[in-house]
Amino acid sequence: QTLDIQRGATLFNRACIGCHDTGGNIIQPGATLFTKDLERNGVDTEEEIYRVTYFGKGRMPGFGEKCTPRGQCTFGPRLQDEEIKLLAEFVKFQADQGWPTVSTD
Ligand code: HEM
Repeated sequence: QTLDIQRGATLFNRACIGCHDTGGNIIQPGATLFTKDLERNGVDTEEEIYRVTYFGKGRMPGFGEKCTPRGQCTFGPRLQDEEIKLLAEFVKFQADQGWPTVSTD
């Protein structure tokens, strides 16, 4: 469990932190990764977090290997399904805790 959170944090720092540093959202301030916003936006379950991360939403690109349509997906490297699962677990866990700092070294 602790190890999965570490792996989730490492992935998050690689793929998500550019827009979601410390659980925020630099592009859309009403769509942070804090529970208050996740609940209001209907993204407060691991399943929904997985879906948004896989297919993207609005101005967020999707990272899934089979993400479509292409214009909604990242132009960079895609993530494996298992990596997106870890990220969904990590984001939910962090939201439940109020986004404490996780050391990844
Ligand atoms: C794999 C890494 C990422 C994860 C796990 C992730 C996760 C999420 C989640 C769970 C939401 C829903 C938040 C809410 O509605 O309160 C969200 C929304 C959003 N994210 Fe990300 N994100 C990632 C990467 C990015 C990146 C790199 C960008 C910027 C290029 C970005 C931009 C956005 C935007 C603009 C929204 C709002 C979408 C909307 O509601 O229309 N995200 N993200």
